[in-house]
Amino acid sequence: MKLKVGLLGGGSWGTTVASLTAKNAETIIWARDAETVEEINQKHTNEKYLPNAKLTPSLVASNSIEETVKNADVIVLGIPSQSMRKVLEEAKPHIRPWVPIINLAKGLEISTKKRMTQIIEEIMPGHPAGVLTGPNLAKEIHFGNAAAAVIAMVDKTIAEKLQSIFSSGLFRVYTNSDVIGCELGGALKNIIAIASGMGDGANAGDNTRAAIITRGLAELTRLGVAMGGKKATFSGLAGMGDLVATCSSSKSRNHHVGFQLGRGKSLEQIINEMNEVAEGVKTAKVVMELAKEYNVDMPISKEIYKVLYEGNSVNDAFKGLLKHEVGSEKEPG
Ligand SMILES: NC(=O)C1=CN([C@@H]2O[C@H](COP(=O)(O)OP(=O)(O)OC[C@H]3O[C@@H](n4cnc5c(N)ncnc54)[C@H](OP(=O)(O)O)[C@@H]3O)[C@@H](O)[C@H]2O)C=CC1
Ligand SMILES: O=C(CO)COP(=O)(O)O
Repeated sequence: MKLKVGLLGGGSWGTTVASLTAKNAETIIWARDAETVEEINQKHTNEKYLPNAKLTPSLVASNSIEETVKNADVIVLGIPSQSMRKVLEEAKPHIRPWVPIINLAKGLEISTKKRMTQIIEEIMPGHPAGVLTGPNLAKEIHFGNAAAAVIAMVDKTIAEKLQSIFSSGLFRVYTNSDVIGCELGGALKNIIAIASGMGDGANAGDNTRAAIITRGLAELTRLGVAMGGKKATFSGLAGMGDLVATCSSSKSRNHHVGFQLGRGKSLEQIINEMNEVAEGVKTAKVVMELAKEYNVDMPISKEIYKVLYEGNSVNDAFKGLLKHEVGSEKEPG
């Protein structure tokens, strides 16, 4: 018997993942926008978020959270991080007991500093919670480019069952039991992607980008390990893999935010001109608090925070980084 997937969130990644799972399982996607629902059902497209992409024809869209989740064997959450709690609370009364709940979002909740699977565990205790993450730019996956991802869950048996729901010939899904590390890798790399985009926008050059990626990996690993993630996870798809993809791609929204900052636009203007989420902008706030709480040095994230929220210029950020004490590559700093 085919498993049933209920996916909440009709943006670029939610729609992409729903289109993938629809190949392997009966899938219903919930979008709050009635026109998007109509378009997915009638034309098998979602032009607002995935221009020119054809979705799997068997994918069904719904305007009703209840209809989407009530018969689902697995729930997938493709809602931006700051709205995840609200949507999950709305879905809660309709979700069947003990079904696994998988997060797709790459961010941390500002008010609580929690990861998304922590929010799932808080609202839906007893439900196995996991995350699907990795270097997965939605707009590439849709056009048939090969990619690899990780499904991270504490329970390996459940992760292995779900692996086949998300996988296709061109989308290879590995399992990992380090939920904390995988989830933090995805959230923390977005700030580094803003930094990399900023360098690209300011024509800082390829060497600068490589330094940002490498030292960015060092600082996100420091915080990730302090918070309970496994060091090796940050060298894998959920860490280095995702960092390289987003830091070097103009398809990344976080890179785009940084790029436009590097070109001299204000954050307000950039956000007003975007119709998609760039999670790193909000995650930067949380990460500054976490860095302090865990006493971890995060020089790149700190400079990005100052550009986003304290009125520093892009030049200030680069000067700040150049002034940062140079230690041994193996040690903090
Ligand atoms: N795009 C990508 O390549 C990837 C994205 N991710 C992560 O996936 C998560 C979702 O991103 P993505 O799909 O790209 O985002 P998009 O910006 O493309 O779309 C956001 C979606 O969320 C909906 N939404 C926003 N706020 C609410 C709310 N309060 N209640 C219900 N629905 C809401 C929007 O609905 P509406 O249209 O009505 O505003 C839209 O459908 C993010 O955390 C992102 O980091 C992870 C991997 C890859
Ligand atoms: O996480 C992503 C790719 O893995 C998507 O990155 P952006 O949110 O920056 O587009």
